[in-house]
Amino acid sequence: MLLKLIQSPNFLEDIFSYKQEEVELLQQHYDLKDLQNRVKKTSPCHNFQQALQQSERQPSLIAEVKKASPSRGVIRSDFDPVAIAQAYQRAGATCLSVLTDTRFFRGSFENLHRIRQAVDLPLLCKEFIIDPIQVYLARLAGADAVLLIASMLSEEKLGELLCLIQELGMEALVEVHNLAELDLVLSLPSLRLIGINNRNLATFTVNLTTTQTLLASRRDILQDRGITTISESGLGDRSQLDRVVSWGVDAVLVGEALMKQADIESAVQCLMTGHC
Ligand SMILES: O=P(O)(O)OC[C@@H](O)[C@@H](O)c1c[nH]c2ccccc12
Repeated sequence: MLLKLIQSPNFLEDIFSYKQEEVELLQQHYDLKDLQNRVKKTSPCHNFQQALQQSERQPSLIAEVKKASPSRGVIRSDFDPVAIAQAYQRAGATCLSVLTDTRFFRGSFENLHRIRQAVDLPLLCKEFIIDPIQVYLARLAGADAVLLIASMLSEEKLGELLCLIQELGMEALVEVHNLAELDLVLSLPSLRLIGINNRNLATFTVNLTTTQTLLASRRDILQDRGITTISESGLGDRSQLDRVVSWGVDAVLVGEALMKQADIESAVQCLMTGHC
């Protein structure tokens, strides 16, 4: 199955239609009113953006809990999500990103929920969000922020989901890959966090200069509006972090380079300090 996905020229379309089916099942399984009532009783979120802005690390680190991916297959077979999250916390990660998609990344909302009980860091729910029901489930599982991928959503849907996420006290990390997407998301007035994905989700090729080009094109407006910028994917050593910092990013999102290492804590130290 993984092979088929890698060869598919339309990975995002595959994901989108799969998520539509998944959302239909969720709608049959859960009562939206009940989810809304349960959300009202949850404790307040951690402030994801503030944590990224106030971190002493430069850049601040969103460390990802990721067992597998469509482009790499299984990245870590010895996968204990809670132990990994605790190791990230001990190593000084600023925030965590937790994959909840099961089909393509072998994650789960259950993992997010268990990690919420075990660590005190702000958590990003890494999901392909296309419908409000997923946002409620993310909040109930303990997410403080939720990913929205610009290329998967219409402008209208993006605005609607962003509003809902903020209404529920969470942040949206809105992910872009090119200038047209960046300009589109900049038209959303309440946007606070932008992720620039160095990986093209149609071809899986990674190019760090995606971050450089997009930041250089819209640096002033991003700064004026106090938007936090995050460089995502393909980052694996201190010299790469230095490059993206020199281009103006506030934070990095790193998964594979950390998940591949047996000792997670020393992998974070090595990445952040360059002393390996
Ligand atoms: O493992 P990497 O190359 O360090 O990448 C992490 C993260 O950026 C990547 O998992 C990611 C970025 N955007 C996504 C959207 C969906 C799923 C996964 C992702």
